Amino acid sequence: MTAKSKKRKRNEIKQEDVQPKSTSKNAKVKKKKKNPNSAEMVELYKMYLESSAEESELSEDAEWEEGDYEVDKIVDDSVDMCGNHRFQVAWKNWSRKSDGTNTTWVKPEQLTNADEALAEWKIEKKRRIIERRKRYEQTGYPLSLFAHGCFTRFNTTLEELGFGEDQELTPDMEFPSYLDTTQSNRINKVEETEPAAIVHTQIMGIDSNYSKTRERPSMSPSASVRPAKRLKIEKESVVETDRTVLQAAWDSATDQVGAARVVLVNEVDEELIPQSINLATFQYLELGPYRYEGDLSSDINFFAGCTCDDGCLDPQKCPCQDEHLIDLTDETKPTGDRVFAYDKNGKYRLDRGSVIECNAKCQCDLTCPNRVAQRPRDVPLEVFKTPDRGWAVRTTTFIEEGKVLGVFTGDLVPSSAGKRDKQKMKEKGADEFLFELDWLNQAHGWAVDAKNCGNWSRFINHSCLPNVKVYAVFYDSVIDAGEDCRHRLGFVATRDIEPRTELMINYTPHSKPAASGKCCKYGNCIRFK
Ligand SMILES: C[S@@+](CC[C@H](N)C(=O)[O-])C[C@H]1O[C@@H](n2cnc3c(N)ncnc32)[C@H](O)[C@@H]1O
Repeated sequence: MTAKSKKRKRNEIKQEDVQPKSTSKNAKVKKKKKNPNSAEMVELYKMYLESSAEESELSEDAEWEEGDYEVDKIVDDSVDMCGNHRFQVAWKNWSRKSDGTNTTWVKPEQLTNADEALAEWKIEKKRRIIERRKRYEQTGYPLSLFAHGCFTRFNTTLEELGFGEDQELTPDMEFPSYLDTTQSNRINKVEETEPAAIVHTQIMGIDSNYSKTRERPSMSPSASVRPAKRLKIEKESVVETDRTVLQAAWDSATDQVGAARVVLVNEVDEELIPQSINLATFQYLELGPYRYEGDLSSDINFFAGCTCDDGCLDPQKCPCQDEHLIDLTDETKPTGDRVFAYDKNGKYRLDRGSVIECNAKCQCDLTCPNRVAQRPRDVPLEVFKTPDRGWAVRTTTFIEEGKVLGVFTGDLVPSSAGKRDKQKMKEKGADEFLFELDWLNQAHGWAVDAKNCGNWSRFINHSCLPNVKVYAVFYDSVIDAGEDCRHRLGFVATRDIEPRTELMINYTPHSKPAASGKCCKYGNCIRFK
């Protein structure tokens, strides 16, 4: 880290930036006699995050004096349940007189000229994640449970709630109640004697109960900040609504395959569930294979299959890579070298087209680096109501460019170019959830309809400036690469995506934008917002 990058000018991070504004309201959070409602909970939580009680003491101490402040390092980061991202920064040559601590929580925009500190933090964060994984392996829980969602979700949620990542996971620990998908008559007891923050969430659309008591680091510049008053929540029973029923079904379906949770959220109006969903008949299908009424077995002989004894680490030896002959440094010059479609962290190389993943004909297992789209999704998502384009999908965690998010699922039906019932196709909205499988062959025979069966991806809206794209991926459901090709559709992030950002794809990636006005048929396409 250079001195220059570390130097922080007084006008870059001002005292009022790192310190919450003082209001008498913040300082006085009255103990509630009844359970707070959602809106009250949001307010209380915000107050907790921005409590100013101790900050006035800080000002009196005049602990931030005129002068430059240098970032020593970033020691933590966190996204609270309101979606606010903050970094915990350790400062050089500054500490609190009161307790000797030298960190404050700052917003990303306040961290200017801190590229090196940020880069170092990124590496450190990755190191912690790897360490955490090792710890979890030692708990005796199968790694698959961690890798495939359950623990990831647990930690992500802790992070989102601002609890940090220092929770030790032990086999006998109490699981948060939201991992229990029964969704009914939950009892959340909060001991009044517990010393730390208590957050109960039935807020911001998180439609399950989660109560947790534990010591936690301050979210405020003052290390001693604590919620002004603890909340006493004795008992809560969840009223069964269409939403809780649908949520329970989705939870059960995602849990069954070890995928991260998809939460239904509506902060816009009273609609409980998307009107396109028939509660009685809709089937949530996270991974597939595609649903099909008839008998359509796939032909495994379509695949080469591999016998790699090095865990498929060398693309030159893995015959599944036959199709992948490009030079990643210059796409126009195929070298004949084989390269994996994914890097060693499972990130899709965005200059790639379709992908053949290792499969049932191969000797490797799900940990193979060439099996990515077929793994259960580990990114927690929300299906949320928008004011102007129906329901949509957003992430609750940071997503890195190249991250594979999951696959499209639904009913396998004849394509519009195939034998699809022409009359049915004319019905209004008949193609609303339809994805044509025409990647390799325009005279294709199949499409996937997610109207009555599907997953989170059926809610992805269109944008001419998308942050996600679709690629064809082969690992099952294939007869051949011609008319009977029934490949899978993988979703991949085409850039880094911040938490609470809507995920969007371009429905017609190969067509040119309209000359003027709207770029597509969707009036609310974000390109012109
Ligand atoms: C696959 S669905 C997406 C989920 C849908 N919004 C819902 O509420 O179920 C496709 C439909 O969403 C709507 N849609 C998608 N992108 C849109 C956009 N950018 N603006 C407005 N409506 C959009 C259109 O009605 C489209 O037919």
